[in-house]
Amino acid sequence: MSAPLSRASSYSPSGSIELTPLQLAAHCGNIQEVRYLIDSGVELDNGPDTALHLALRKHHSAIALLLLEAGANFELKDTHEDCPIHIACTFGLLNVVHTLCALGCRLEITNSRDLYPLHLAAKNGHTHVVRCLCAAGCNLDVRYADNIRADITALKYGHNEIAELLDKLRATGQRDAYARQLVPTSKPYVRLSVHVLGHCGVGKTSLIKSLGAGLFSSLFRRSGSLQSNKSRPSSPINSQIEMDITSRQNSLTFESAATYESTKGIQVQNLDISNVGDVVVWDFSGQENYFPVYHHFLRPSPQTLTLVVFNLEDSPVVQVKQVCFWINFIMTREAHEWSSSDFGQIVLVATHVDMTRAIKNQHGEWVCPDAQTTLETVEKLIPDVPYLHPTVIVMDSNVPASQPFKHLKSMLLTLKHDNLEKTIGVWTGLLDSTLSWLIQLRKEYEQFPVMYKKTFYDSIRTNVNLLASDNHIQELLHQLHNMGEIYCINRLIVISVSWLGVQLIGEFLSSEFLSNVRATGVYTADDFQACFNQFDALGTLELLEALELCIQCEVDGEIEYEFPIYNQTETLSGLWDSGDPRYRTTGACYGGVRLYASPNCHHLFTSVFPHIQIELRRATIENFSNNDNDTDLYQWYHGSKLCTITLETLITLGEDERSSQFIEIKIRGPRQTSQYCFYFLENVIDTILQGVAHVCPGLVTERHILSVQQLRIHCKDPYSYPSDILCTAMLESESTLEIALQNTESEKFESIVMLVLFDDVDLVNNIHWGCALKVQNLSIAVKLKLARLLDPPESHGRDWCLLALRLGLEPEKIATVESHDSSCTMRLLALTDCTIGALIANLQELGRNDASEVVLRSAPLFKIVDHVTV
Ligand SMILES: Nc1nc2c(ncn2[C@@H]2O[C@H](COP(=O)(O)OP(=O)(O)OP(=O)(O)O)[C@@H](O)[C@H]2O)c(=O)[nH]1
Repeated sequence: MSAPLSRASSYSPSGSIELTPLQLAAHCGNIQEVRYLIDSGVELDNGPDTALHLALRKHHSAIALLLLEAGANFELKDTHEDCPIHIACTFGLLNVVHTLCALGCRLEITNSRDLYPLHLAAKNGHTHVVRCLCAAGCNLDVRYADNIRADITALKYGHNEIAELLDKLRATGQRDAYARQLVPTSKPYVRLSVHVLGHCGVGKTSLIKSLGAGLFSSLFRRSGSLQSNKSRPSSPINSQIEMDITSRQNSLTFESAATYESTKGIQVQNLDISNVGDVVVWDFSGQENYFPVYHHFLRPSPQTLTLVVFNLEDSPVVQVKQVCFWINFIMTREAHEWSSSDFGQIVLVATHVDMTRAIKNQHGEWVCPDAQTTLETVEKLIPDVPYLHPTVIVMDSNVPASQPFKHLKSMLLTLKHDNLEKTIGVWTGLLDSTLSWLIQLRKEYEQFPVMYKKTFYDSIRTNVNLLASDNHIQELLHQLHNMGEIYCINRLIVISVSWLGVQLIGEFLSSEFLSNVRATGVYTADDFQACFNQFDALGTLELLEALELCIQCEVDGEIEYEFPIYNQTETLSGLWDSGDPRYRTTGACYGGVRLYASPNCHHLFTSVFPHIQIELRRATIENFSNNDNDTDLYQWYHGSKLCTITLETLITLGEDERSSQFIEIKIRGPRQTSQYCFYFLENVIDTILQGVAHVCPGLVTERHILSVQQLRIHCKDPYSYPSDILCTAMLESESTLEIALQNTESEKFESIVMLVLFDDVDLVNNIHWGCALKVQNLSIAVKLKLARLLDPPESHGRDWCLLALRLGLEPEKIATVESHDSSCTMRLLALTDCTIGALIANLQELGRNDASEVVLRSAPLFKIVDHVTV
């Protein structure tokens, strides 16, 4: 804070009147000074040109708002006979006009030239201000000197849009109704969502049908279910033996059985559930080809109940693996900012109980300890799932009126009540009218229900409310998006979410579609139109691009669209030729890493890899080719190769002997390219991690280092040094540079300089080793994971609080960390000054090996000090 100006240092804009420090600070736009003076209790309204007038004349809106909030008088006239409203309308300072109107400022008041605020805004072409004045109830017919109304003034100065607006308001006589529509009401706005996820054929669609069935239709559903079942309950022993030989035993196959109609894409429907009301239900197909778009729809919300469905006919191992997959899938797709109030509950639902030997108790509930065992095993494997419901709902999904469905409905009712109060004051008449108008609009846009945001804004004003400001419409879009009525993405608005889920995603990612696309996955707009002539190619391509399913690239002056998701080109032989003379010489540089997901997080990279390929393409267009280096990118199914004149980088999706997926990045360059290789590899890894974070912001990744010796001799499956081994070695060693690790396959040792720095000791000056970095350098996903582990109170107190004490935080600071609505661990990690190494040591001493493991595995190995782009 700068020192307050003394009264002696006065200044006068007109040269005649001496200004007070507040007037001076307001005139000069010094907001800190203004705040300081207001807090010191200075007189606000010294005039005649008050601080408010002076700030407005210089367009310092933020200062004007500060003064208004502090209680400055807004009805005073200045030396030019202008009130603050006149100045704000002249300059189009919308926020100030809005605040003045909200404060009840007089609008029927003229300035020295007999102009009203409405005339001033009209004359200067400030349409938004005119709307605001009209919404605040100003008189549309006020006339100035020569009997001239504001619409005539607008015409005179060429602002036809304003003239038209004023004309329409007058002609329709709807002005007051429009204005009332913009005022928030006390009607609560709760539109619950249910997300239903699970493998193919587990019973998601059946469950949704039963949830929405009335009493009458439920009779038909039950008989339907009996017909659809091929077999009846078998003994547990039989079923175990049977299951051991079924294909479903391989837990993570995502194929659907041909005996029922599998959901295409994402079915979104509105159900009116008795006692609960409107619920938007999202049926996410269990077919794997659709997974790459699910992250767009799985953001956490307190109004969402997520059901993870599994089939009790599957073996316990399969059940656990499937449930773990889905829970990880959901959790890794959570948004960056974490707040406990963002989440609804996750509930496990076990179906096909009628096909087991389970029985019902006297309340009509199925007694099925196996289902609970699955939940307990999952809780052990993933101990940090926020809001996982402690019991499993066990059901025959085809029997609607049964106890499990009553249970589910009562959960929805509780969720609704939990949310009711939070939403008071959000619902508006504008929302009501827009909902009715949307029904009409969807009919008009039946073929392709997608609009540009700009068109939507204009249409809202033309068809719903002439007075809606940009802020009103922005808020409206947010509400409609959250309600599942529309879907906003980039500059597009999809006005039918069910069309988006079924017709677009369900069609363009379906197996039938994928079997007919071009193997290269590359189309021009004309090719695309010719192949899929039922769609408007340009509109569809723009939407698919917004969904990050394709990227535009220019090839020889022609625009092409690359769809990594369609690319079915096989890996070519010779991509990593061991005979290439450039990389055979002594001193040629080799290096590489494998990125793994955290343990128990299987099979998540398949749906992420096409997004990584899009990111690699984008980087090739924008970054990699910047420094006179032509960079070529070749992409095929689950692989990419990036080549500069000298370097080669191979990026592939693979799976190790433990069935854990990894993304492998190998790089090689001729001798004396160590620095180039080092920086290029880091750039590529950054790009890949950006692609991962785009889809899975909550995914914790581990960086394992490939054996350089084995890369050099083109060993088919080189050993990779696990990240926790590298980190432990760094923690235990006195000098990081002297670390040498043993390759457990070849039994040879490799130095850290060789593994990480391409054997170039000079590079040490350009990095800081990981354990010495401050904890703030941990990735957001790692911090989130730690928060989930350490936030819940622990029986021996070995949680964030004890950690804070161990890290030397003073009790007063600890008190500031404590909070009920956001994560204490996150705040502790932001406050503490400790290093990653110290954090690991303290967690270990605290006996929290679960948390220390997370850091050991996923802490950065090093950070580049002076990042030189190559
Ligand atoms: N006996 C019995 N059959 C069920 C149950 N739930 C679903 N089914 C049957 O299992 C088959 C598949 O059910 P769906 O509900 O379509 O499966 P889904 O999970 O939506 O599958 P995808 O759409 O492929 O993701 C259908 O024939 C259902 O009738 C259940 O609880 N008991």
